[in-house]
Amino acid sequence: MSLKQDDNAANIYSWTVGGMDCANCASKIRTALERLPGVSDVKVSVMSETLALALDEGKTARETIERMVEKLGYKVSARQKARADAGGDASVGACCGGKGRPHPDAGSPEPGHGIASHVHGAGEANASWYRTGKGHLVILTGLLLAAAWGAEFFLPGEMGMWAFVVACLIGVAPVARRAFAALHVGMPFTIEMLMSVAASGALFIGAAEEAALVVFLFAVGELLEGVAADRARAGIRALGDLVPKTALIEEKGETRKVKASELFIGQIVVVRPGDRIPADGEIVDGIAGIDEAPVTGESVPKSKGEGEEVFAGSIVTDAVIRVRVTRAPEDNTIARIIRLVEEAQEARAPTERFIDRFSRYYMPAIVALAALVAVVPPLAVAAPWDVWLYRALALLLIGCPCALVISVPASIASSLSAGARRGLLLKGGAVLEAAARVDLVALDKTGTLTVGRPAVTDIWSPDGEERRLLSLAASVEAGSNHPLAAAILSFSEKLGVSVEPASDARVIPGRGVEARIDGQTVTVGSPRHAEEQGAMTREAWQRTEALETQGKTVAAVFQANALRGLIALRDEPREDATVAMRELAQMGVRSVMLTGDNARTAEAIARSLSMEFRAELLPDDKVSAIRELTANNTVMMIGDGINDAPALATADVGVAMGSGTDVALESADGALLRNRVSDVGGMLRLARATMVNIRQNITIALGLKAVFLVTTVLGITGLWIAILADTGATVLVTLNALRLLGFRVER
Ligand SMILES: Nc1ncnc2c1ncn2[C@@H]1O[C@H](COP(=O)(O)OP(=O)(O)OP(=O)(O)O)[C@@H](O)[C@H]1O
Ligand SMILES: [Zn+2]
Repeated sequence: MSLKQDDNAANIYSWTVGGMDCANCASKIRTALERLPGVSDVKVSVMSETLALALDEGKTARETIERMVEKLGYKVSARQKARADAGGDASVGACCGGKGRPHPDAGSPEPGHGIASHVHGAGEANASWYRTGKGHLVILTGLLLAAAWGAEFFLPGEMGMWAFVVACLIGVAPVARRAFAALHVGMPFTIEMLMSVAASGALFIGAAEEAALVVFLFAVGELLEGVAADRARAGIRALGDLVPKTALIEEKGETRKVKASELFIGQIVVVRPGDRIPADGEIVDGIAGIDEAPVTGESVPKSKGEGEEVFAGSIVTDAVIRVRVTRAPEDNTIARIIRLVEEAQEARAPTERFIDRFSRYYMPAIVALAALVAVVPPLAVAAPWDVWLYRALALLLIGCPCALVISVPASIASSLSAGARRGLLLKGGAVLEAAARVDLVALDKTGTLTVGRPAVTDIWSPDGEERRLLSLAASVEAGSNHPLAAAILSFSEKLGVSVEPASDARVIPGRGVEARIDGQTVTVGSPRHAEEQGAMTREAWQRTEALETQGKTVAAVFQANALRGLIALRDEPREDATVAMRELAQMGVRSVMLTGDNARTAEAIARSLSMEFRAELLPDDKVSAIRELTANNTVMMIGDGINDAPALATADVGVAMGSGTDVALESADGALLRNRVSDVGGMLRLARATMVNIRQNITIALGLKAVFLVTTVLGITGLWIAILADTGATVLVTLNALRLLGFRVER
């Protein structure tokens, strides 16, 4: 990643930029700014309409940056204060560099900027088309063209022709100004330049009417591109609109309306039925159905009551609740999701980088071709100059790579926001591309394939003292937060077994726990561990095997090398696990269960789900298992993101599963927020659909260009068809990408 923090004088600044509608515009701005002294790490995002860069103000002033962007034809306004930490943003992205790092924005001094600036600072996104600069140009060139047609009709002879010349010159002036601004910063090949040359060339050979028409169509095309780009952005912006702008707080028995962006931790807000919750918090009063679809994509309302966690943006369906705010507006779950999606859109996909490189040669190549077309036939075979000059000018208009350049980012942006709205988060184009190639999914057992809440099913003590056994086990497990520990504790509580105080509790990773009770060390752990400590008997093994074959996990309780008994627990597979694994199989994807549990238990569960398994893995073994699997497959690993962080990082795509604060969103390449295994298939289908969409887009863009390249050289189509083909392709590509917004997770 490019940005190093060796340049201490540089601060990160960012702006909102209006009027960009294709990646071509973005690269124009990037190229221009990168040439300025003291400027580095320029990031321009068409989708979020932002510009960010590291700037040493001793070398270049902020105003210079703004003036430069305006000269190129875009609107610019400062977005947020300088941030001293320049390192973080560079880590966002696809590659492993950024994993596990907290986002530097957490604790930003500006409340709610993440959401607010996108909803309100949206350039011209919400303005009506005729009020934008592009709208003005369309109206102006349209009126001029109509006037010229009128003039041609009523005025005698040559004068009608001159009306078109005037219309064309006035219409092309603003375009030419942008072309020269770009030329000035060393970019001769821009669509504006091609346009200006083509229009003035057409005037030169006497095709004034067509020149005026081309200028008008160019303006219309730019407008349409802008509208299409706004539609693509709306998908992401809609997420931000899910958090209400105001909140009701209670003070001295009275309710008062305040801005949701100004809520602070500890405040109590009142939420009435039908309203959206304004902040992440904890219910302190009331029970209500909560529809969390806006945040997690899960549309079945959950009943939640006192002490339970709720997310900003969720809808309270049926009763009044009071919620204590537990997170500041700028780091609530939905704000984090939006931030992730935005950052994801800036992480460039490999295909996108390839297209960028390609289009860098494409435009000059077409210009060279146009030059040849203009000169070679007349010189070689004495063909008429005006015919070939005309064809060359039309060719110039085909040299605009707009549609091609936007083909990949438009699909990716649509796909990422479609996913985010359904609880499928993916952090960028590179992740999407990798996810589309996945042919093996590795899943953690506990909590991912199973419910994660094991329950005690059998107890055996060789001397018949079951209650004593349970009491010992519970005392030791009090020092562990393993799911098995929770199960043993709640079971003994249910039976009213006394729990003795234990000391020096110690977790033995992947094996069990031990603690001192009455001066003696007692261990609860896997039978294998008990065996290694010399505490297993023949009879205990026979019982263990029988229980494990039923898919139960056995915990052995022993003191020194004397076995005190066995406790069997069973963790049920999730309801949707069978369906989920079947869907993966149908998609031609292998599924492998990874577990620290013993092989017999693992086999019993894996068989019921018809999947492969690898068992008795210590925490490090999971990482090596993934590494082994990645040798021959593209592997997606699904885990909870907290215990499995290293394995997630090792897989080609690491996806955390869970909802809200219990998912480590930041540590994985993606997340399944609905907390359903069946969404794994949905995520893979979304990724595959995106790649298909990208391929369609590239085909549309290149295909149309190829067709009109040929028809132009052959003289079948002329200037105005060429410009129509260009903008038409851009609009088609964008519309095609927008189809992804309607993606369906359920089949
Ligand atoms: N607190 C505990 N009490 C009893 N047994 C334990 C405890 N912690 C670990 N074990 C034993 O060690 C084995 C491996 O534990 P580990 O935590 O690595 O895997 P797991 O979380 O149970 O399963 P998975 O890898 O599928 O999530 C468990 O199956 C269990 O037999
Ligand atoms: Zn463009």
